[in-house]
Amino acid sequence: MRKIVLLGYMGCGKSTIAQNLSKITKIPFLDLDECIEKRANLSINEIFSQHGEVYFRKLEHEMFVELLNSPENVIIGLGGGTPCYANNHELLKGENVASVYLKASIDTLYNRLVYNKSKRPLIANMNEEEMREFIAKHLFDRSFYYNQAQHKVVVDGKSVEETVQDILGILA
Ligand SMILES: Nc1ncnc2c1ncn2[C@@H]1O[C@H](COP(=O)(O)OP(=O)(O)OP(=O)(O)O)[C@@H](O)[C@H]1O
Ligand SMILES: O=C(O)C1=C[C@@H](O)[C@@H](O)[C@H](O)C1
Ligand SMILES: [Mg+2]
Repeated sequence: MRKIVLLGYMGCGKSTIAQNLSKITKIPFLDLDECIEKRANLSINEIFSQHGEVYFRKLEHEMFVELLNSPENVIIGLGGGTPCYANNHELLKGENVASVYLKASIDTLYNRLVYNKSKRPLIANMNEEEMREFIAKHLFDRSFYYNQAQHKVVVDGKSVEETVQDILGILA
């Protein structure tokens, strides 16, 4: 069964876009971060603080494989780091997978994340200047993995609806 996988940096809009795409296509949406939280019965912040990032990455990989192997058609919104660990980027190329990188610029990401960082443990304790520099370097490091996606949609300056239409065009 077909899996539509949305990926990209924190704040690029994976969860927001996937929800809207799901409404239009009637294909159910699963957010990988939410699935992990339910399975662990802990928030992402709690998993990081109580068990550490390595443990989180292990859960993340296991849950991603489980969702890809499920028998239903589903839209999967990945976590920001999912493609960058445990060879998860190889899973973006699977036969029944349509993977879409939501590509956002540093400015777009910074503007979206600056007032919205508390639930994102990697940036929660940074000031504004540290955050901009972190995003720039981190995005550079991660781009190799994001670019393994089968498709790419630039989201800068686009409304949620416009990005959803771009994805529908790719999937048609
Ligand atoms: N055009 C847009 N497209 C998508 N999101 C937008 C747009 N404009 C503003 N936003 C806002 O940007 C934020 C995007 O966050 P969202 O949680 O969807 O990103 P994410 O990629 O799932 O992040 P994370 O990896 O941390 O889960 C939301 O608060 C959303 O309302
Ligand atoms: O970019 C990342 O590494 C992360 C993004 C979030 O979606 C969560 O998966 C977690 O906060 C880690
Ligand atoms: Mg999300």
